[in-house]
This record gives sequence, C-alpha cells and structure tokens, in this order.
Amino acid sequence: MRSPHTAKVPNHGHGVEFSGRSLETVLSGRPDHQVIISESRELRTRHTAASSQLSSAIYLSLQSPDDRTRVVAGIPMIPSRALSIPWSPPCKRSIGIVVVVVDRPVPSCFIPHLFDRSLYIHLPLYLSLVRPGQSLISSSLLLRRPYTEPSAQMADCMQEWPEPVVRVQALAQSGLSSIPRCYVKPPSDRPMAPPAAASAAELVSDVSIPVIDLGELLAGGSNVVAITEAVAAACREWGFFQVVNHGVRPELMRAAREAWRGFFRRPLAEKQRYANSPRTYEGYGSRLGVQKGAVLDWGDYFFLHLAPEAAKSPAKFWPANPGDCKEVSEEYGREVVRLCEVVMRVLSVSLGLDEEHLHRAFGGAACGATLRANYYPRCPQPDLTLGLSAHSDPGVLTVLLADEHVRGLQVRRGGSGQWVTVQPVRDAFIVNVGDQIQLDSYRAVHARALHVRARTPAARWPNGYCYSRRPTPAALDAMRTHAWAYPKSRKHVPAPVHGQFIDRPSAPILSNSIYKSVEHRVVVNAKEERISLALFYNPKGDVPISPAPELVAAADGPALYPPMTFDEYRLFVRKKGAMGKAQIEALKGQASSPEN
Ligand SMILES: O=C(O)CCC(=O)C(=O)O
Ligand SMILES: [Fe+2]
Repeated sequence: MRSPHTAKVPNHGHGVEFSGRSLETVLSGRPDHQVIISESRELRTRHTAASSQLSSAIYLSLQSPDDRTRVVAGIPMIPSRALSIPWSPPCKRSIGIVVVVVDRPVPSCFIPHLFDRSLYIHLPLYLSLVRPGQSLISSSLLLRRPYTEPSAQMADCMQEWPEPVVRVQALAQSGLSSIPRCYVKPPSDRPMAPPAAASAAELVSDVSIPVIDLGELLAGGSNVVAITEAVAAACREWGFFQVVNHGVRPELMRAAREAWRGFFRRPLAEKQRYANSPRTYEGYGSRLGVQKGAVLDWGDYFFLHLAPEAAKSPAKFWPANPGDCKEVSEEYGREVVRLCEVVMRVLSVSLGLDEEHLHRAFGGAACGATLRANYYPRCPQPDLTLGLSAHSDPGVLTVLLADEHVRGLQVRRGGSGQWVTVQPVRDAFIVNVGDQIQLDSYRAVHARALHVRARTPAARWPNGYCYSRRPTPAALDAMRTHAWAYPKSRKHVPAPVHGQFIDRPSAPILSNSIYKSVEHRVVVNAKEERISLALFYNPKGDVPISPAPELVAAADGPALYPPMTFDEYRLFVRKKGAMGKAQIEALKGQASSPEN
C-alpha cells in the first residue's frame, strides 16, 4: 500500500496533467487519504473504439490507509445525457473527489445529474471540470465547495425561463398576421400540409392508428386474448392506439376537457397568477425546455402532478376558476390512472409476464401521474410552426384526451418517417408508449444478451465484458450506453433495489424492437383553437429501474446497467424541451451532444 500523501498520477492520455503537488493540495484536508487518479485501460479502449460522441473519461480511486474506504469511480462523459455513477457502498463513509474531464463545455447545472443522489447525501463531494490540456488543480478549477445540495444546484439553472415568457394565446388574440420569428421552425420541421388545408376527403383517407375496444376485457369476457394481441400489435406497429369502452365515463371526460377550456378562457391576468417556472413546471406555461434562443412552439399549457398523493401539486397551483377544475381533474386523473393500470396488465400479459409485473416494476401504487392541459391557439401561419414539436413522451404511458372537433396530433409512422394525422374517435382515448417502456426493454434485452453471450469465450470489450468477437450493432449500442466503469469484482455489483424490471433471468423479456416510444407532434391551424389533456403515467420517481442483479451476476462479469431513476431522466428532458427522440437516442450514445 502506498503511503498517504502520495499519488500515482499518470497523464491520462488526453493532455490533462495532474501534478503531485496539486493533488497534495487537494488532499491537505484529508491527510489520511490518498488519491490515485489513473487512466483505465477499459476506458481508453472504449474511447478509441467508440464514436467521437464519447468524450474523455477518468478513473479515480480514493483510498484510506486501512484500505477499507475505497472508492472507485469511472466516469464516461457524454455531456448530453444524465448518468448515475455506480458507486460502491463503502464509499458512503469516505470522502469523494470526483474529477470529470470534458472535452466540451458542460454547464455546471448539469453536474448534479451525473451522480447518484446518494452521493449528495453521503459525501462531501468535490468536483472539478477540466478541459484537456488544462492542469487540474493549479488552475483552481477544483470547486472547493461540497456538492451537498443537488436541488439547489438544479435550481440555479432551472429557476427562471431564459427569456421573458410570452403567452401564445395573447399573441394570437392580438390579431397579428404573421408569427414572430422565434416560432418559425426550420423548413425540415415544418408541417408539410397544415390540417386546415386538408380536405374532408384527405381526412377520411388518412391511415390511422388502431382503435381497440376494451369492453370485453373489462367485463371479463371471452375475447381477452384477442384484445391483448390487438394491444400488443398496436404497440409493436405504431406505439399508439385509441381505446374505446375503456371504463372512463364520457361525461367525466367531457367535464375535464371543458374545465380546462374554461381555464384558458379566463382573463390573461388571472392565468398569469399560475405562471410556472422550469423548476417544477407546475402551473401555466408557454414553453418546454430552458434553452436560450430555442425555437418555440405555438401553444400554452397547464401542468400538474396528480399522483402519488405525496407528489400531488399543492392547492396554490390549481386554478380557482372554473370552480370545479380541481375536483373534476382529480377524479379524471384517478379514472385514467386506473385505465393505465389495465393497459399495463395487458402489456405484461402480452409479454408472457405475470399481469402485475410491469406495474410492480415501475413502482406499484407509488407510480406517478401528471396532467398537461395543452392549449393551441389559432395561428396565422400554421405552415411555419408547430403546436408541439416532435417528441416522445418520457414516462411509461400517455393517455390523451384529444379535442373532439379539431385534429392536430400527428404520429411518425415506423421507418417511413411519414407523419400520420390521428383522427380521434368520439369518447376514445389515444394511448401511447413512453420512453420508459423502451428504455427498460432496452436494458432488459441487453442484459439477456449479456447473459447468453458471456458464455462465449470472446474478445474483450470495454469494461471487461465478454462479447462474441463481433458484437451486434445492438450490443454495441448497449456498450456505448452503459459502459460503466464498474469495478470488476462481483462484490461491487449494486445491491438489489426495489422495482427491478426483470425478476428472474428466465423471465420472458421485452425486446428493444417490440415496444418503442414513438415520435409525435402537433400541428396547428388558422381557423380553430385546439385543446387536449395528456395524462402521463410515470414510474415512481426515485426507483432505479435496471435489470435484476441476478441477471447481471449470471453474466459472470461486472454490472452493465447503471440504475437511472425517472426523476433523473425527466429532469434531463425538461431542460431540453421537445427534441424528437434525441433524448432517448442520447442515452444510447447515438445522438449528437447538445447541451443538457
Ligand atoms: O395535443 C396533443 O394532441 C398531443 C400532446 C402531447 O403529445 C403531449 O402533451 O405530450
Ligand atoms: Fe406527447
């Protein structure tokens, strides 16, 4: 064992110098610890092998003289994604110094998302952002304050909108004949044919998402297998479907829609009382994402947390007018959540799992639900903008109550990239699969792949995983996504956590190619305003969702998949705003790396 105060600090290969003197400065408050910063072979290999989207990473270990409080962290940096660092339990009693080497600027507000929340609780964590070529300590880049307050860190950059908020409704009502530049989409993102221009004939001939009658399923009829297969097929082929006879009373649906229509008809000054901030998004909003200079959408919204009880938006966020808005929305929320649970059961069964499997995996009774009432005013130039840019929904499922008169939702159809306008059926809900289903299926399927492949003696791939000599493209994606520098020893495989997606290695698993969240967007029109209510059914916010430890252990290698909580993912999405499927793609290590 090395003596305290010494540090073995090789140049890590990207031009970053760590001088021994500087490290002693770092350690001056902790003479009983030593820092070893070393380049990991795996990371270097990975850096070479993977795409240029991966930036630098560093391996850091911190040891106490008795060798008991050893911390090892490898940090692959992809600035555009939220990461959790696998952190072995003993570190919770030790000091942490984490060095993040980046080769592009990363806003400091991003840093909290890099780390497992437990770090803030247990560690006085010091961070440094270093660009290649810069010296670590002498340039005083080390942040000397402990990172103990992630929420405050977050608040720094999520406190206010980056530009003064303009209500789209107010703009529309001002009678302008052309839309301000900040709403004009680049040509590639514009709707080709605004729905206002579409003739009735075109509407009828639209290919449409499947419509599924849940009546018999809810009544326990004999047609359950066929209904289950219809839902599964719709999820496979479209990621979207409509449901009728879904068990939610049509009167309640109409009351909820009218309550929110009523809210948006209130005077602007009254609505402004509920103006939201990017911190929680609760309240009256007019943009998604905090990117300064972003092209905005032609729509306003009202966002609320409905469930679980503990996360419910406090009374101050609820509109006082219309007087029944809160009561109706709450009842509506409860009913739609029940419907989500039914769909989850159907999806579980369609995968050969026990019917409560998905519900349990996403947090059971503690699953979350949020409501966004979307309001799209009339638009003088609907061909230049969108009511809601292309995006996929971050949660598990979305249940949308669309406007009964005005179309606007478009769904991206499979490989063709064609946008298909949804024709809402009366009293139906539009249901779509969210990113969590895709993410979990993604992790699950690759855990399975690992399980199988680990038995093949093979080339060593970054992080020490054994794959067959030619990893499949999907396996490569998985490695880029989840190539965590877990310590190699089994004992560092994270402890089991509640909410595992797969509960046994032999369980049938979701497949990446089966259920995918699908991109959708909203087009606006010159003649009519449009309203929709989107209920997002989400996993419990803090449950790390990852494959079962048994599965990882069975692979005879280190854990491949870091847990990521929904809260972490959602924050990431909230900061970016709608950006097609780039968020989820970023998690696969495939996207370009925009600021988070
Ligand atoms: O308004 C719509 O039709 C779709 C809304 C939507 O996609 C959303 O709120 O995420
Ligand atoms: Fe959506």
